[in-house]
Amino acid sequence: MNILTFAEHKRKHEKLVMVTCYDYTAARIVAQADIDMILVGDSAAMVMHGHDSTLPISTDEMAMHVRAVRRGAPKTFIVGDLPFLSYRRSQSETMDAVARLMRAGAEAVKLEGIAGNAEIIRHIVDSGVPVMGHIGLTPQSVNQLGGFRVQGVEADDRERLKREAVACQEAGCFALVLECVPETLAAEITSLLKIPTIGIGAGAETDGQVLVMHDLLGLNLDFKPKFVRRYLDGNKQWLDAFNQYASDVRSGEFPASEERYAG
Ligand SMILES: Nc1nc(=O)c2c([nH]1)NC[C@@H]1CN(c3ccc(C(=O)N[C@@H](CCC(=O)O)C(=O)O)cc3)CN21
Ligand SMILES: CC(C)C(=O)C(=O)O
Ligand SMILES: [Mg+2]
Repeated sequence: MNILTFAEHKRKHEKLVMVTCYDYTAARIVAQADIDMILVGDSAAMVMHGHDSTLPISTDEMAMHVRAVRRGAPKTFIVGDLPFLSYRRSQSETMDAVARLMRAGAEAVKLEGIAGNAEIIRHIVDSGVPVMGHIGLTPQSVNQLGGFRVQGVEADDRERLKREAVACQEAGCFALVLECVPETLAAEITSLLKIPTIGIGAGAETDGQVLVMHDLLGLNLDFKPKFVRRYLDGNKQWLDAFNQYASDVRSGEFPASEERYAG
């Protein structure tokens, strides 16, 4: 998979499937699955490090996650999230962050929003690095948005998001994440654009979908926005395994004779 095959998928109306991933062991499993691309998301701040927003993660930490995922999924297309403010200071600091994610093994970077970012997107793309855009609910702006809430409900916001989507395409983005917007708006944007749209909480009409791995595995019982579908009862299955282990140790069932070294 590469940016040309993603565009082809849109033309052929074949859905693109993306999942987030942050570590080597999980990446090895994703690499065996029918998944088109991995996002090493800054949601790592929340699901891997326990913060309540994506703001605290650094470029170095993101690069560390990208390196681990790359080792586990050597052939999968990896998009690395540029963290909070890493692309807002100067061109030189932005390119340093881009370089660190690309050298860590990403094939593309993602950044949030278009306001004030068109020039830097153009520069990154002209430097040979594919950029994935991201509009709608942009979690790095959670404090400005007043919380994680659906975007593009009011008529003027819908119009603004349509203009932003076109601006992302014009700035050179190869694909665009639409997060937490009404399905009708996502459908309009998807037909407006030549580049593929990847939805999360954006309905069924986008060219692809992305979900956070821990959400689809049911590992976090506290987090259940409307758009999450749990494909595994992960919290229960992990918990049962830990409790079975504890009980087997206490009862002497573990280790069994074949789990011991003779000699
Ligand atoms: N684990 C995880 N999964 C994600 O999808 C995710 C993250 N973390 N961190 C970064 C952002 C934050 N996201 C979020 C966080 C909360 C809601 C949420 O609470 N939604 C509510 C209210 C929406 C509304 O009505 O305005 C919901 O019930 O869907 C949505 C997306 C999506 N992203
Ligand atoms: C939710 C997706 C699109 C993301 O940006 C992330 O996981 O960081
Ligand atoms: Mg992100």
